[in-house]
Amino acid sequence: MAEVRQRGDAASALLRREARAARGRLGLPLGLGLAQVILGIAQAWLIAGLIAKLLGYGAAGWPALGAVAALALVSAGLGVAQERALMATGEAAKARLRAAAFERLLAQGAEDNRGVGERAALVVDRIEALEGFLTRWLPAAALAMAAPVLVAGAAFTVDATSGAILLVAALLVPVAMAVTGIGAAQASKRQFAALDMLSGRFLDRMRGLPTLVLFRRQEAEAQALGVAAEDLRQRTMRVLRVAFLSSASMEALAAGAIACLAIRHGAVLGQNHPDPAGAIFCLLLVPALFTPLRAFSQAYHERSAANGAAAELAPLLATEPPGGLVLEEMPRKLVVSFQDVRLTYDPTRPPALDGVSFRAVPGETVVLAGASGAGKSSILRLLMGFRRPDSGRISLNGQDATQLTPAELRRLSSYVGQRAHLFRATIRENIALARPDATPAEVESAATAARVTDFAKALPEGLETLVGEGGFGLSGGQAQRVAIARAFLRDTPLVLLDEPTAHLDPGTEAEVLDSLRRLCTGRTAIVASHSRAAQRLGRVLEIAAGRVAGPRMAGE
Ligand SMILES: Nc1ncnc2c1ncn2[C@@H]1O[C@H](COP(=O)(O)OP(=O)(O)OP(=O)(O)O)[C@@H](O)[C@H]1O
Repeated sequence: MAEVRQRGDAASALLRREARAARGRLGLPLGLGLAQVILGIAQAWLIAGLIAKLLGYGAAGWPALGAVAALALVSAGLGVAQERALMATGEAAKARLRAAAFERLLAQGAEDNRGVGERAALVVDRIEALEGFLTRWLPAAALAMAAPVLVAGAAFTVDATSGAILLVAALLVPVAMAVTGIGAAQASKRQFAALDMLSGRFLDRMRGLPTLVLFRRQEAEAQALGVAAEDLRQRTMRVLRVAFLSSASMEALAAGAIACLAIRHGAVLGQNHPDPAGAIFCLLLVPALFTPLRAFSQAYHERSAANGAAAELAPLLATEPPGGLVLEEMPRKLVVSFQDVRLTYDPTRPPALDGVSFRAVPGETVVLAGASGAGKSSILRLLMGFRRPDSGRISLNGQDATQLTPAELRRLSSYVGQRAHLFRATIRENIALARPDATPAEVESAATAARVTDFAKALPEGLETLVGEGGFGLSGGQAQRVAIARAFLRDTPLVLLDEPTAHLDPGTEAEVLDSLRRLCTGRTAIVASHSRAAQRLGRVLEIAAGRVAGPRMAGE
C-alpha cells in the first residue's frame, strides 16, 4: 500500500516538474485560446443581432454578417496557430524526456532486468502519453478556468440571471467530472500494465519464433497472446467507459443550461421581450462556454493516462546517472588488480564472487576458467562498471576503479562477447561504431587486423556490404571478427573477452583465436572461457564457486 502511494507521489512530482518546465512555452497557445474565447463572444453578439433581425426586432444587416464571417476566419486561423504552438511544445518536451530516459537506460546497461519490449514501451509509449498531459490537459485546464469567467461576465452585462445560470453550469462541470471520472487513473494504469504485458510477450515470442515453430508451440503461443489481447481489450473498454460517461455528463449540463436560459427568455418568441437580441446572445453563449469545458473534459482522460505513464517513468527518471571521477588522459598501459573482491546479486543466494584476488599486468593475458556459474562473467561485469563490488578493492594502475564513473571505466576496455551484435548497417559502419571519429583508413586497418577483409573481399560490395537484420547474413565466425575489428579500432589498454569462441567450430575457432592473440598482444587481457583452445591464450586462473581455486599452466 505504502509502495503504491509512493509511486503515486513520484508520478505527481514528475508531472508537476514537467508542467513547470513547459510553462514558458504554453503562454502563447494559452493566449491564442483566450483570444478564441473572446472572438466566440463577439461572434455570439453579432449572430444574436442577426437572428433578432430575422425575428423582426433589430436593424443588423450585411456588415454584421460580413463581420461574423471575418471573425470565423480569424478564429480558425488562431486555432491553427494554437495547435502548431502546442505541437512544438509537446515535441520539445518529448525530445527532452526521451533523451533523459534513454540516458538512464543506457547507464543501467545490461543490468536492467526489464524486458526489451518494456524498455521500448517506456521510451516510446509512456513519453507519448505525457504529451497529452502537457499539450491538452494543462492548456485546457487553464482555459476552463478563464473562459467561464469571460463568458459569464459577458452574459452579466446583458442579464445578471443568465450570467448566474452560465456560471453555475460551469461550476458544476468539475463536480460531474470528479464523480464520473472516479477510478479513471486506476483504469489507465491497468490498461498500461496490460499493454506492457502484451508488447513484451509479443516481442519476446517474435524473437524466438524459429524455436516455437520447431517445437510446434505456435498454436499455444497464439492462444496465450489472444488471452493477453483480450485482457487489454477489456481494460481499454473500461477506460473508454469512463471517458464516455464524463462526456455524457458534460452534454447533460449544456442541455440543462440551455433549458434554464430558454425558460428565462421564452418571452422572446412571444414578441414582448424587453431585450430580444440580449436574450438570444445569452442563449448563444452556451456553446462559447462549453467548447473549452468540453476540451477540458476530454483532456481529463489524457491526464489519467499521463498519471499511469508517469508512475512507470518516474522511478527510471529518478535514478541519478552514476557519478565518479573522469580520467585526465587515457593510460597506455594498465595493471589490473583484484583484492578480496566480493559480489552478491541476490542476498538469498551465495555470493557470485567470494573474495577473488588476482593481478594482470600489461602484455599479460589472464584466462578465467571454471564451471558454468563459477563467477567468470561477474569479474568482467565489474571491470565494465555494470556492477560495483560489495567489498574488496579493484585497482587500475593502483587507483581505485570504483571511483571512476562506469562510462569512464568502459572507456578503458574493449569487449568481445559470445555473439557479436551486428546492426543493420554496412560492415564498415558496424566496425566504425566502436569509434565514430575514426578515419576510413583506421577502420580499414582494424578490419585487416581482425581478418574481416579476408571474407569481405569475396562479398559483392566488400566493406560496404549491408549486414544485420534484413541485410547480408554473416556466419558466427565472421561476425566475431567484426567484433574483434571494433576492439582493434578502439585500441584500449584493457581487453575483456567473454567466451569469444563459443559456438564456433574448431577450424573457425583457431582463426578467431589467432586474431584475438594479436589483439591481446601488448595489452592487459582478461578472458573468460571454457574452451581448451582459448585457454592457451595465457595464464589460466581456475575459478570455482566465486573463488580463485588456483593457477594452471596454459594447456594443462
Ligand atoms: N543478474 C544476476 N542476478 C542474479 N544472479 C546472477 C546474475 N548474474 C549472474 N548471477 C549468478 O551469479 C553466479 C555467477 O554468474 P556468472 O555469470 O559470473 O558465471 P560464469 O562463470 O560467467 O558462468 P558461464 O560460464 O555460464 O557464463 C551464478 O550463480 C549466476 O546465477
